[in-house]
Amino acid sequence: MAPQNIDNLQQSFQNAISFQTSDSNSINEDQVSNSLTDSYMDSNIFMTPKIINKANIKALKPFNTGDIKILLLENINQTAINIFKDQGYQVESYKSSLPESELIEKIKSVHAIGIRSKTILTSSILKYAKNLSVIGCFCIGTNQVDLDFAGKNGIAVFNSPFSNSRSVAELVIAEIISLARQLGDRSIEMHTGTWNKVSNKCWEIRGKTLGIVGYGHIGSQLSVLAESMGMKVIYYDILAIMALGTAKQVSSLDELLRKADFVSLHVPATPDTVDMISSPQFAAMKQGSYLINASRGTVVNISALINAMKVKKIAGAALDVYPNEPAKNGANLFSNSLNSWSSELTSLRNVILTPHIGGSTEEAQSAIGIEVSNALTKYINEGISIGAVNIPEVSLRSLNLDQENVVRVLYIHQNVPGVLKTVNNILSNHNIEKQFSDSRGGIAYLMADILDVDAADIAKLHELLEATKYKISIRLLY
Ligand SMILES: NC(=O)c1ccc[n+]([C@@H]2O[C@H](COP(=O)([O-])OP(=O)(O)OC[C@H]3O[C@@H](n4cnc5c(N)ncnc54)[C@H](O)[C@@H]3O)[C@@H](O)[C@H]2O)c1
Ligand SMILES: O=C(O)[C@H](O)COP(=O)(O)O
Repeated sequence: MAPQNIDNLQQSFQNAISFQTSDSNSINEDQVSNSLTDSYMDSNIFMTPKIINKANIKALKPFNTGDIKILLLENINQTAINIFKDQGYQVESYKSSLPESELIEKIKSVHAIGIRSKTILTSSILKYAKNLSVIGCFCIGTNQVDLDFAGKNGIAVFNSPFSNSRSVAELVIAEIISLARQLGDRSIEMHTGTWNKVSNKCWEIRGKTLGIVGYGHIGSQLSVLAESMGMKVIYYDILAIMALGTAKQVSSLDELLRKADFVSLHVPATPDTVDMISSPQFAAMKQGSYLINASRGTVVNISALINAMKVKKIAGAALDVYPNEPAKNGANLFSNSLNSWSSELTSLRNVILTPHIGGSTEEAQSAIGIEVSNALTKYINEGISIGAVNIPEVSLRSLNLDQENVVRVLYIHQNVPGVLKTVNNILSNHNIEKQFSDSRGGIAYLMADILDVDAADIAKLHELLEATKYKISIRLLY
């Protein structure tokens, strides 16, 4: 059969059917304004018209990707924008995060959102995200998202677990040397016209002990780099982790603090790591040692750091992260509404302050852009959730478009007994070509490709699945 001409195809797409399937059980719609006008916006069933010509089918997406709206905040890299645009998605992108009211307005209509560490997606914002299928954290940290609420509402969350690890480790190496040589102070003095050539309390790092708290992706990279410059490395982690090089794991934070000349923090933001380094820990540290925090601002108690530096227990500190960080460039970290301790901190000698730039290199941002946008695209187009941090990781080989009347069912549900039986009863009128199901805590995810489904069956299938008791969200791709 000759290929169908492009005009016909476009006309076919315009005729695509969309269903209203918003999840009224899980999102409080009373609090959501009803301003959406585009019927596609309420659709979580993606349909293409039936296209008979298989030569064309192969070149097509499983639904009209032009309907997908993606909001990108915080200057997400162009690599991601290009990948999304190549898919035909509608992309709206901003250099900074958005004020809460604006974010709420925008999040109501989008199917996917991309953020970095500044955009806080709490349940009180996500409850407005009626059409949201997926969140991409274009960074390592996911603590800025209410992962539990997102999962319970069928919103998958992805991140980039290691694409900026090397950049952070390199920054920390620079900071270790800068603190040891008081480079920040010397540079400030020169900028203000003062020549101050000193060697007093300036050190080589060779032979000094680096204590790494959190020996994950970043901590272990740092370990290798530090050893290559002649440092001894010890580390503390809640897990038993294989040492790289000649590094040694110690059994307690206290032991690490007592032994290290430089302490560098690389733990995630969790309830356990809040104020992990405070007055008792500074008391345990070696006289004249140094602290570096490029993890999360909640990990160090800044008032305690200020006190420890004032009494000269700590000889210097480098901070890249803060308890409250401004939402955009140009804002003042030191406004009282953000951080009350600022003037005291800035008046201290040998303190390096950077604006959360650990992962901010061209290499890291471009790699993160590619990695996370590809994960989101696979999830949107095929339902594949490999790499998701809050829902089960489920995958099937690509939808077999050589098969006629094939539909991929993406069914996220509460993880309670009997659901699979109910769903498979519904699917059992068709030939289930392949199926995969997994659970993660209270959430389960079933993916099935079923054959011999004609157009009328699809609407019925959707209606039956929609009526199941423990459903969280459904998407049908074909
Ligand atoms: N400054 C930046 O720009 C920047 C960039 C990337 C990552 N980060 C932050 O750095 C941190 C570490 O990132 P990562 O990729 O190495 O994470 P990771 O998950 O690979 O490693 C974290 C390690 O910390 C350990 N850990 C967790 N809780 C602990 C505790 N209470 N005590 C001791 N160890 C504990 C874990 O077992 C793990 O080995 C994260 O907070 C991340 O958000 C900051
Ligand atoms: O979690 C991360 O990867 C870092 O904190 C970097 O965050 P950013 O992308 O907002 O710079």
